[in-house]
Order: sequence, then C-alpha cells, then structure tokens
Amino acid sequence: METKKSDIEVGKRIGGGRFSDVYMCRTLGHMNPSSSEYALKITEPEDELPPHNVKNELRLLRKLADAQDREDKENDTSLGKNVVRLIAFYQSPIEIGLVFPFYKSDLNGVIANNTKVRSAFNLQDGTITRKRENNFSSSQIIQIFKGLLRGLAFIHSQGVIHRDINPNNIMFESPHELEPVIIDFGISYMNPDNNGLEKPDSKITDIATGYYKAPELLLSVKNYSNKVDIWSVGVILMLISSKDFTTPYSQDSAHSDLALLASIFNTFGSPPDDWQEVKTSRSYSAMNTAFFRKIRKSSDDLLFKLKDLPQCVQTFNEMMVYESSCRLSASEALKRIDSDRLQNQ
Ligand SMILES: Nc1ncnc2c1ncn2[C@@H]1O[C@H](COP(=O)(O)OP(=O)(O)OP(=O)(O)O)[C@@H](O)[C@H]1O
Repeated sequence: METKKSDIEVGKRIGGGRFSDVYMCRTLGHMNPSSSEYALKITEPEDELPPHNVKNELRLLRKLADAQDREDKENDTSLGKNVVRLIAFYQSPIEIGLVFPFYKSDLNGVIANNTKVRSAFNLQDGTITRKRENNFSSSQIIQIFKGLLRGLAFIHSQGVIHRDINPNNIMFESPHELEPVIIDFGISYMNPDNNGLEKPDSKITDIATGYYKAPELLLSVKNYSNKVDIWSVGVILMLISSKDFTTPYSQDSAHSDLALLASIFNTFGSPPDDWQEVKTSRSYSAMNTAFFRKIRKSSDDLLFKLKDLPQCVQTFNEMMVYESSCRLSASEALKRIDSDRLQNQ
C-alpha cells in the first residue's frame, strides 16, 4: 500500500481543510487500475494542531483498511463499504499523502440535488419569496440513515471514534447515488488511548463541527465515548428528514457552544436532573438554573418526513438521549430499523 509520490499524477485541487489540501489524482505504476480517478489528501504534520494528527489518521486508516480486506475475504455483509478505504499512501520528510477513491458529491450536494424550490407570490406587498422543499422520499432518507449507521457500526467495532460526523464528511459516488461513505479521520480517536496521544478519561473535547456536537462535549465531559458519533448522525437525520433541510437549532448555534446548548435544550427538552456524566461539570451546575424548563419537541416535527414510520422515530428518540451511556449504539439502531422492514416501504 505504501507508494512514492512520483507514482501519483496530481490534478486539480478539489477541497481541503485547515491543515490539508485534497486533489484529484491519477495513479501510475502498480496501483489498482480498475478506477482511474482518485483523491489525494496531502498534510504537513508540522503545521497541525491537536486534535488534528495525520500520522494518527494514517495508522487508523490502515487498521480500518485491514478490517475492510478481511470483510471482503469473508464475503461478509459489508459494513465497511460505508467507510472510505485507504488505497495507498506516501510519506516524505515534510508531508504525508493519502490516496482514496474519488467521490463526486458530499451530503450537501445530494441535498441540493433533492431540493425543490417553490416561488410564492405575496399579494400584500407584491414580493416573490422562494421556499426550499425537501424532495427526499422516506425510503431514500432511510437508505442514507442506514448507510451511516452501518459505517459507524464498522468504525466503532474497530475501537475508533470518528469525532467529526457532519455533511462535509459524508460522500457519495454521485448526487443521485444514495449510498453514503464516511470520510475524514483527521481528528479521530482510537481506543485505548489514541496511540498515546489522549488518555481515555481526558480526551480533547474541542471536536466535531457546529450543530453536530453532542451535548456532553459542550459541557467538557472528557471521558466521552463513541456515542458522540451517534448524536451527530441523529442531527443529520433531523436535517434530511425536515420539511426544508433545516434543523430546529438557531443560526448562532453553528458558531457558539452556548447557543448550541440552548438550542439542544429547546429541541430535546431540559436534561434530566440525574444526568450522571455531567454531575461534576462546573459549567453545568453553574448554568442549569439559568435555563427555563423546556419540553422536548414532538418527534413528528423533528422528523417531518418520517413521521409515519414509528419504529424509525422511536430509534431516533433512543439515539437522542442526554445520558450518552443510554444512547443506542449504531448496531442496536440498525437492528431496530431492519426489524421494521422499512426497506420495503
Ligand atoms: N475521497 C474524496 N473524494 C472527493 N472529495 C474528497 C475526498 N476526500 C476529501 N474530499 C474533499 O476534500 C474536503 C476535505 O477533506 P477532509 O475532510 O478529509 O480534510 P480535512 O483537512 O480534515 O478537512 P476539515 O478540516 O474541513 O475537516 C472534503 O470535505 C471533500 O470536499
């Protein structure tokens, strides 16, 4: 799997984050000839700040790729297909390059492709307003939801917490193909201590992106678990099941932890008095009384497009609970949905 940079023909830049650049690429030499388009993610370890760590990302991707190879050999009903597979990598004194299959769209692109825009004429002031409408069918939403749960079940079975599940890190072969693939393990955590970088009870809490952060992270719970990923998938489910591809959260919540916590309480109701994992959180005891008691919004509103699928709504309800040890795991959630034979609806 290790290769040389000279084996790779680098094309145009297609993306990147704070510490990396992603390019289209073609591979020369011995690499898999079945597909001609790949994505190459280049990171300079010297530039990175924790929790970003490309050396750790590489270690972790190699472990996942080994497990994906084993699944292939065993002809297992593959969970690994919903997780990006490392095809090759190179290391030089200044950079690490990771080669992946190329995906044409992320979840934002798929959402754009399934958005209907309606124009409404306002008789009173003569203006025209344009309204976005979610055009997904319930079975399409469930296909994406199940794919994400399968991907998480695979990642978690390997002792890995992704830590940044959000629409930018969910890719698809094309905007029309609804089998999701989870990418970007740049800030992921591998049990038991993230290769010596973070002890299990003092993990970095500045992880995940905006709306997709789990509530315990906002209260600085450092011994959190893979259930932070379950919460993120629940927020994604709210987004893709909404009337108009919005979440019930305030806009400020994307940038402010305090606003996000307020939005979470407004949406899922006030947390229970016996929320064990935040018992010792100083910020929680200081703020608890500062919030009015809130009632959990109806799941019919939160999952507008799935409201006629009670098993799915119930699964969501059991994923979105404050006490993270009580949240459903990915494999439990999958079993619940499969048992409802939703795929036939
Ligand atoms: N395999 C791929 N196929 C197509 N595009 C990709 C692929 N991998 C990454 N990208 C694009 O590059 C972007 C950045 O990739 P990635 O998230 O892995 O890097 P990052 O540095 O961790 O980014 P961030 O800091 O935003 O999390 C992705 O959001 C996506 O748009």
